[in-house]
Amino acid sequence: MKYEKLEPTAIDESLKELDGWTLSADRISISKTFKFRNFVEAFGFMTEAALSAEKFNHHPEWFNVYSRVDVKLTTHDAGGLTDHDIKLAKAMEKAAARRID
Ligand SMILES: C[C@H](O)[C@H](O)[C@H]1CNC2=NC(N)=NC(=O)C2=N1
Repeated sequence: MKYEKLEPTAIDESLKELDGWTLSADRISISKTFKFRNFVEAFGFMTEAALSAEKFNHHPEWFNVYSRVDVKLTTHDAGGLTDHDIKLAKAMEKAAARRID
């Protein structure tokens, strides 16, 4: 996939395919907080998501405290949102769905 920024309408369309992500005011990133039963479940999610990130060569900005993982996705090389962010968001949702949010 190319590193071209998504058009505003494409961003809105893509967000409809995602669950629970918030678009930043400047529209260059999307964020979501994932909540798990405990630290081990949160870290298992991060491990699975990290493998997807490596496979996609597209990496999250994230913060973890105990059972919570705050995630922010943007494409640094494009200075905004691209298909890579949507793809990684979907992979993260799948990884989270395997564990209780
Ligand atoms: C050199 C390496 O391929 C690039 O830095 C990749 C790595 N992962 C990345 N992740 C994200 N989120 N944005 C990028 O632009 C990006 N670029």
